[in-house]
Amino acid sequence: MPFENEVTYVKYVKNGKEKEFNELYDKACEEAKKYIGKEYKNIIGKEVEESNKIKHTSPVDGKEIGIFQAGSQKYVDEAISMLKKAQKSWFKSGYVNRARVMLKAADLMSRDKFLISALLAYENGKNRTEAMADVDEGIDFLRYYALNLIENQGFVRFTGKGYENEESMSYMKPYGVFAVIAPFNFYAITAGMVAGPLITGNSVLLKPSSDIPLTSYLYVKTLIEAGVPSENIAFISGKGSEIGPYITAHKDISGILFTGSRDAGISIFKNATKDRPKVVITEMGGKDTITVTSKADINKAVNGVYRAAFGYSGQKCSACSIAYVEEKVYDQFLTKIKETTDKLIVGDPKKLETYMGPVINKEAVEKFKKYSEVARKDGKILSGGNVIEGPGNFVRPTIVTDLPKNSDIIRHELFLPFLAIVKVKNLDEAIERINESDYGLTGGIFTEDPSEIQKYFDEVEVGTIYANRERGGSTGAMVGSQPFVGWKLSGISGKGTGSFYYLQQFLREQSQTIAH
Ligand SMILES: NC(=O)c1ccc[n+]([C@@H]2O[C@H](COP(=O)([O-])OP(=O)(O)OC[C@H]3O[C@@H](n4cnc5c(N)ncnc54)[C@H](O)[C@@H]3O)[C@@H](O)[C@H]2O)c1
Ligand SMILES: N[C@@H](CCC=O)C(=O)O
Repeated sequence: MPFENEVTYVKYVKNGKEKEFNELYDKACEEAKKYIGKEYKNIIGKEVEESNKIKHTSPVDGKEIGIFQAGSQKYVDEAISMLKKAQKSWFKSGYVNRARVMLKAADLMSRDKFLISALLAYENGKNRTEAMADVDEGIDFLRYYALNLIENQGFVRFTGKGYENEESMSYMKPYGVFAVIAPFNFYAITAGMVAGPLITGNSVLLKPSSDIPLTSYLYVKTLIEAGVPSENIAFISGKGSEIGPYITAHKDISGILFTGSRDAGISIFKNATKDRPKVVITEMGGKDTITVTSKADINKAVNGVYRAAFGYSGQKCSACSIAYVEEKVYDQFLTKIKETTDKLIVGDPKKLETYMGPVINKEAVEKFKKYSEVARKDGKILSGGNVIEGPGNFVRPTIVTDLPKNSDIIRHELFLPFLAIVKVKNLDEAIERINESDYGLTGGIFTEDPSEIQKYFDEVEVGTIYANRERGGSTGAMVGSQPFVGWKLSGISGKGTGSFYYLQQFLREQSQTIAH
């Protein structure tokens, strides 16, 4: 079975069925209401209730989505003990079985994809096409990892005879129990992060982001429905800063897979390894750039930059937050991108016309206000810079120019719909500035000159790079064909999600020899 990306929306459009896509989505938004306003328990073989609760509200209108549990040390201990006990039998059920279960889970997610997309509008404010692409990516991760495991025969190899009377094998085995700590911005990231360690035979404790606990909860239910034994997967919601350190330092957690901000990643790395070494994989933030040279097709570049900067309100680790534009085309680029950005529609992500939904929470709105002030002080606002008053967390997509090199807007990840445009003399200067950054996650270049593309690819210290990608100049990696990986402070592993190297990170090699 060859791997194929789900790409739902594109397939509907290709088959002339865009109207049907929209009808199914609208129907799913109604169905999603059935899930709103309930209390959801933690899952550790059984459903458990904690005395402390978390109220989960929507970024769209501030209304309550549901009540979740604030996980306690007592139930974390119980969960880890259960996961540890059951881990070996899950591994021994065999790689074919584990892959089959994951493929079944992917099919169940595909069955429910309109509902999950609709729930994402309520939970993290994604518009319909972005939400569907997110769910598609989750499905893709499960299928890709299942096929990768099969293709590699569970990562077991005969390694031959060191001496005539010996037979040896390399046997890749799981570490034990992985804690997965996930960010708010992609359902797919939660799905893929759980799937990797799980399919390779580890048990997994998922601590979801407190901003998307509902779709994470439903994902765990789906895995169990597909055949993952309920003793091998636990769902413990709770505030990262409160229950997180207890989980990551736990002696029976053998590996941690984290995706999120740089500060949390670094603190988790230190905390997890303070008493003993552990596998700690921290995928962190980005300060992603797109370079536009004088040889670029400017219309293509404008589309590639605004989509990468403002898609999902700039809340992608891959979002373009700085455009380096060569001086010869700078003014032309500014005029065109301003014209496009001024027209972008911000509003309820469930509405068909909406391009940009809300930012995730009130703190993000406050951060937006703070950086709009910095933008006014340090540079010039070309578009946006204002909050849209209302019950939801809506802000205008914002472009800033004329910023000095040391401005906070240039140096820090904002994770907001904020784009800085910087004039550079030439490609060399752009590359120099890109490589000065602490981060190295994604990047793009627009130029019609192949030698410039080659130079950029050869010289930038960035993990995931694109040239002339109008659909998103630095965003939107496809599972299987574009492994998604960060360098430097963007990520520690140097192995991409959706890559053929990914699964081996959750396995340790055992060298087995029998002498006759
Ligand atoms: N490199 C990548 O592939 C990638 C992908 C997506 C997002 N990100 C990054 O994620 C960030 C946005 O996501 P976020 O706001 O959810 O990130 P975040 O760091 O605030 O939270 C991520 C997760 O860590 C938990 N957490 C926070 N502090 C913790 C601690 N001390 N111990 C244990 N757990 C803790 C949170 O509860 C959450 O589940 C951005 O910086 C973005 O660039 C990176
Ligand atoms: N994989 C996504 C980004 C995930 C980070 O937030 C992309 O390629 O745009």
